[in-house]
Amino acid sequence: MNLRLTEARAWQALTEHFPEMRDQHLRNLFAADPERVRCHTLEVGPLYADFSKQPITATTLDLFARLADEMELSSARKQLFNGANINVTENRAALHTALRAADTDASLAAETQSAIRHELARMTDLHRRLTIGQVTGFSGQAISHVIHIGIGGSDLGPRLLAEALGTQQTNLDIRFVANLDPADLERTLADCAPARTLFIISSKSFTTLETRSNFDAARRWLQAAGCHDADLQRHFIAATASSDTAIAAGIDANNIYRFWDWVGGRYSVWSAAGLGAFLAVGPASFEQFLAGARRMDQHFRDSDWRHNLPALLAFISVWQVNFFNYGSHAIVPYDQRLSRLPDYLCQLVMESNGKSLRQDGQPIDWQTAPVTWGGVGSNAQHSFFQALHQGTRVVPVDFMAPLAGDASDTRQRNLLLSCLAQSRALMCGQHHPGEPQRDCPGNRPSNTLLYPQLSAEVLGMLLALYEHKTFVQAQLWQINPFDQWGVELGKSMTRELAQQVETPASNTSLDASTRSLLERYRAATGAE
Ligand SMILES: O=P(O)(O)OC[C@H]1O[C@](O)(CO)[C@@H](O)[C@@H]1O
Repeated sequence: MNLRLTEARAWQALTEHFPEMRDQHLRNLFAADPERVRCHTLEVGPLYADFSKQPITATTLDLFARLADEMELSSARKQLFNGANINVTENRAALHTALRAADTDASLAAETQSAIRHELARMTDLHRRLTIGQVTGFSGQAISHVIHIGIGGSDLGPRLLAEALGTQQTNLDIRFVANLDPADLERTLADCAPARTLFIISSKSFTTLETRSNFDAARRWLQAAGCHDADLQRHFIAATASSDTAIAAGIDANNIYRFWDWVGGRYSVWSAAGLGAFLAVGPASFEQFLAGARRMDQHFRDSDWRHNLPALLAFISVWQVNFFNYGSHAIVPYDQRLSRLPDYLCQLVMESNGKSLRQDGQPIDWQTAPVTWGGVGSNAQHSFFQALHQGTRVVPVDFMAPLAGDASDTRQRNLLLSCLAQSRALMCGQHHPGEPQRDCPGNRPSNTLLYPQLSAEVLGMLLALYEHKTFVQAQLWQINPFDQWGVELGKSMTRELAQQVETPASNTSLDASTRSLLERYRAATGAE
């Protein structure tokens, strides 16, 4: 579309509306409107969202809904679900919603649906065989340890899912390795028996340096333990969209679990890319996880913008980023099982929306992805919360917490109360006459998401909620959330440096800083 975001009529109306909202304390918004909570909360299944502690009124959200219409958000949403090639720079669809769609979804091609079902059935069968000890290693003993090797989207989502829900009775010990640093794999394998260890190499491209290096190291570890080359294939499974590359790398074709190029890396936890997590939570929980996401998909697809949770959270975020100029966003789950969520959302938000070109290649002159970070409450209260309360930068927060738990355990109750107290303290602040060091200004915005308990369904809903929020933001900012070209530069420069190490004479094209750092490396390792 030719219309630039800042030229939209609704954007201009928001610009006029902004000073009125900027100059009010959040406390006053509550004082002025007894209906505020009713009007600024939304329930979607088991998920309850309170966004009343935001510098918004009904007018703000109405204007954003108008903006969404002007920016043709409905048609973008339709294209997302229909599998149009909306990832324009890579000329492919972003059809992660198909991975959790109902069998009856008429908008999807029958072959797509049956391919998805087929891989899920194979994953289920692998789970069954592993559980009954039918999968054996080079000595004939049953597999007891599964190491999921992947990075980025092939790690963060699966790791989050496994850590959040991987409590099922299982005879398998499932672990995750991502880092190129040998310490990661070495420590993970320290107490594993090679003959009983299976590796899942999860990589969409099957070319990622970190994953391939750990794959090679795992092979060496097995060989050093007496595994003959002929038996190596028994210890490796690939989850990939590049079967040929996996086969060329030595994976048995029967051990390849497929996903497709229309599944973006950071949107791939719903596919075979999440195989390690699938084995950890079991097929039934995974099905519930998909069902939760499906529920959020339906809500996103069917609700008007004013009652559409992903859209509302996106509107609020755009309001914070582009009008209030807040550059960062903290994710604070008061739920130990969601301790990996900040890392997961860091990739989802920043790799998707950390862009500065419009979809048509034109530069933009508005801010995009806020720096997204966070930590689990209540630990976070004792690390970064001081800055949230009294620092010079305002950092909007998303809180989340379970409502139910063991009623006789006061720790559970105090956890929830701590969460509510923090969002209240950020909003209300407090003045201490004569003790300015204790003054907290308040007026610091947050959303609160509550749910009964962290079930597989709730987790699926939460992740799909943030996926769609990210998508709506991208449409308003007019960027493509589904590519990540910026990541490529660092990768190619690593390759360039590797060459420089091997042939030092040709390093003259390097900048002086990198050259001198490389020289120190050579001196330290004797690579000269
Ligand atoms: O699954 P692959 O192909 O190994 O890629 C891993 C990750 O690398 C990236 O391409 C860049 O970080 C991510 O988008 C992706 O999730």
